[in-house]
Amino acid sequence: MKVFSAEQLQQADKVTTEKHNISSLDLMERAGTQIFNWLHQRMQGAQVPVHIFCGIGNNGGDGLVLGRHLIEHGYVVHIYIANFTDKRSKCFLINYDRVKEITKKWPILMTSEADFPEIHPDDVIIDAIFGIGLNRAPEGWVKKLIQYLNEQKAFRLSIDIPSGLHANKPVADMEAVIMANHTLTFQAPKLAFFLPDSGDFAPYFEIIDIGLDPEFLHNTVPLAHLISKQEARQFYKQRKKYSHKGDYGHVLVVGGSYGKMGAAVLSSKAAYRAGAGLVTSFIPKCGYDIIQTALPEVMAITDAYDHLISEVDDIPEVEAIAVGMGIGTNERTVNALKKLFSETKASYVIDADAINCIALDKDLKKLIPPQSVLTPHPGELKRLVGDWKDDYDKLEKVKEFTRKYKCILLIKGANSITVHEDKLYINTSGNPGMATGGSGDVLSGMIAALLAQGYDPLLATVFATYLHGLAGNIVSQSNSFEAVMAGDVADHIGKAYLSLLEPDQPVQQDENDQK
Ligand SMILES: NC(=O)C1=CN([C@@H]2O[C@H](COP(=O)(O)OP(=O)(O)OC[C@H]3O[C@@H](n4cnc5c(N)ncnc54)[C@H](OP(=O)(O)O)[C@@H]3O)[C@@H](O)[C@H]2O)[C@@H](O)CC1
Ligand SMILES: Nc1ncnc2c1ncn2[C@@H]1O[C@H](COP(=O)(O)OP(=O)(O)O)[C@@H](O)[C@H]1O
Ligand SMILES: [K+]
Repeated sequence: MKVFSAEQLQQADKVTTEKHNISSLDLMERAGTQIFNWLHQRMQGAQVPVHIFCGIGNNGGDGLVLGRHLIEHGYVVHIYIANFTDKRSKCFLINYDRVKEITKKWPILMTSEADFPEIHPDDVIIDAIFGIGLNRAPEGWVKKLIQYLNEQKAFRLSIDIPSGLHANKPVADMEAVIMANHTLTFQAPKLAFFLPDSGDFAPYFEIIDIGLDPEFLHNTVPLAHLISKQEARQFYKQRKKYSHKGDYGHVLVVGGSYGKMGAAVLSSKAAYRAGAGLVTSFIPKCGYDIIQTALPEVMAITDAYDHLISEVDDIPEVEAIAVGMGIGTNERTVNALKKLFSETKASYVIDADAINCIALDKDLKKLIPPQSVLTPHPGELKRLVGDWKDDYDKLEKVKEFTRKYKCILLIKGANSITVHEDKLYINTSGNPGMATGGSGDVLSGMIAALLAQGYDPLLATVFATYLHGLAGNIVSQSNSFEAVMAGDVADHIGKAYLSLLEPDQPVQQDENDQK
């Protein structure tokens, strides 16, 4: 699914009205009606007061359309207009009059804090104050209104976007954004929903298709691609009946140091579970018994040193190398990486301490093999590209880094984002249970396994990240978030593949339809 910018969506609105010969008013009617249908289906006529807070732009217009339909269907509706300027949009004004035509209870014009209504915890709040037309931080009593609504226990449903949030720009004032319980967003999700600074304002959202011109949406290069099961499924390459282990590639895991052998174990295990034909671990001497005992399927080669990696030597020819998990940043290890990068051709996944080594040593940075996949967590990323002002600045810095070093970089987190030059792929699987030691090690092994199986680096990163999150979701469903451990995630990669490929459940018919 594509994630468009506010400007692209405004353009899509324009193209749709011109090409399909419908007016903006019709489009607003369509949008407001769909929001009504959503709410009506859930409320089923319940006489719970619905408080609709409208701005004076088109987002407010959507709120007015919703209000009109709710009134016509006998709901208890209170409409408030946050009357912060006289510059009301045309479609807003027409819908304002339409509300007045059907009820004697006209919308309440709010001009100050004194107008804030009392709201019961069981009531419903509709937030239609600002949409994607927000162009500065809300101030004065409008900011106070947002804060007042956030203090209420009532359910907050935002139309299109929580008011105060920009679709694809940094939040101007964190204290002037609606904390939506749910957001019904038009046509496409907004980038702000997936970034750490702003994602909490829109933790749950649904997309309302308002029929914007499909050709325009198809031909427009989006800000980002959202990766859900539907997309991930298409990446999967089926195995051939007469294949053998040589067809699925050989992964070399270069990892571990004294006290951190688990990192190499987890990564190696995940590489096998994700389908690599062969896995060899290159480890310090102290790890030999550990890895051979933990994973009999894995071949082991040891360094000359006991506690750390000093030279990656005598290794077989491999398709993919995952390097860095638990290796530390000793100078000898930095030198080992320099030699490895310059002398051994393979597809690389560069993780954890290998990233820290690169951040420490400029010469090593220059040796990053082209098309490598780097998988930093936020701390490692900061060391690598420097600190950032906000999420958007971070994305720009990472894009620049991938251009300069011709690589792919995965920004790990709640919605991990794969970055390659100007392309962004936002992952949707995974859960907070995965914020646990070693889960990144599992991911590096998975990416390497897909590389070894012939997936190209970008696809391997995007696909492995989705599968990794899906495995984590499967574990957490039977285990709670708290109890998820990285080893469990590796053990459920198989279930993730099965879940990915199983047909979607047919939509349950409504009980009434079956009678
Ligand atoms: N176009 C279509 O066909 C469809 C559009 N749809 C809907 O339209 C929404 C976008 O509508 P929109 O462009 O009118 O902008 P919106 O978000 O309502 O607010 C802008 C108004 O607020 C003002 N303003 C801005 N920031 C401010 C601030 N901090 N503090 C105070 N004022 C501020 C700004 O005024 P100004 O900057 O001129 O002072 C302007 O008047 C979109 O999200 C979706 O819900 C759907 O109906 C589908 C069909
Ligand atoms: N809140 C979260 N929601 C979803 N996934 C998460 C969350 N926190 C962490 N993860 C995932 O868990 C993994 C953690 O990686 P990392 O921090 O490198 O772990 P480690 O270094 O312990 O192996 C990443 O893939 C990340 O995307
Ligand atoms: K809104």
